[in-house]
Amino acid sequence: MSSHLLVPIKPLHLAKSRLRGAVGDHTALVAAVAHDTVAAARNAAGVAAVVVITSDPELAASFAGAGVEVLPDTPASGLNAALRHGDELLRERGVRRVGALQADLPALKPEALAAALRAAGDDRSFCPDRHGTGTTLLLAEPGRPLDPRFGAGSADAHADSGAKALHGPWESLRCDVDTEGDLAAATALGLGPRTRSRLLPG
Ligand SMILES: Nc1nc2c(ncn2[C@@H]2O[C@H](COP(=O)(O)OP(=O)(O)OP(=O)(O)O)[C@@H](O)[C@H]2O)c(=O)[nH]1
Ligand SMILES: C=C(OP(=O)(O)O)C(=O)O
Repeated sequence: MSSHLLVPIKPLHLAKSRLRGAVGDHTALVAAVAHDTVAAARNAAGVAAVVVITSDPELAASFAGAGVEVLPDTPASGLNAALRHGDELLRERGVRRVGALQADLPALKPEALAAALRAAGDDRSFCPDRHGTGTTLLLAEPGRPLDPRFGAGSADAHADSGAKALHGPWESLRCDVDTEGDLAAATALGLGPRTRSRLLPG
C-alpha cells in the first residue's frame, strides 16, 4: 500500500543549529537539504504524496512553488505535535497509510526509500539513522495513528512502541545530517543537486 509521507521542518533560522559555521549560508544549506530530500521522496515508488509541515514562510512558498502540499505547524509546539496534527488531517481525508520522513537526508536515493517501504510491508516500521540512535523514517500501520516518538533515543522509543526496525542496503535513507561529520558521510554517498551546489560550488 502506498504511503503519504509527512516531512516536518523547523523555521530555517532555528534548524540544524550544529551546522552553523559549516557553510557560509546556513539557512540556504538547510533549505537545499530539505528540497533534495523531498524531491527524492516524491520520486520513490510506494510514495503517494509528500506533505511538508512548516511554519517558515520562505520554505512554505518554495515548496508550494514546487507543487508540494504544505501544512502549517500546530499552536502546540514541537516535532511530535506537528506530526500528530498532520497525521490527523491526512487520516480525516481518508489517507490509509501515513509516515514521517526526516527532512535532512541530502543523499537520499528514491530506490533506497522504495526498498525500505517494500521491506516494511504493512507493518508499523522505522528506519534507524546511521548512528543507530535516531529515526529517519517512521511508518504507521494502515488505518492506525502514526504515534511519533521522535527526539533523543527515538530508535529505541519507536522499537518500544512496537515498530519493526528496517535494516537493509539503504545507507542514503539512514544518512541524516546534524553535524559536519554527517555531511561528509552524505557527500561520500552522493549529494542531491541543490545540496551539492551549496557545498561544492563549481
Ligand atoms: N514543523 C516542525 N518541524 C520540526 C519541529 N521541531 C523539529 N522539527 C524538524 O524535525 C527534524 C528533527 O528536528 P531536531 O532534531 O529537533 O532539530 P534539527 O534542526 O534537526 O537539529 P538541531 O538544531 O541540531 O537540534 C528536523 O527536520 C526539524 O526541522 C517543529 O516544532 N515543527
Ligand atoms: C529528532 C530526531 O532527529 P535528529 O537526528 O535531527 O535529532 C530523531 O532522530 O528522532
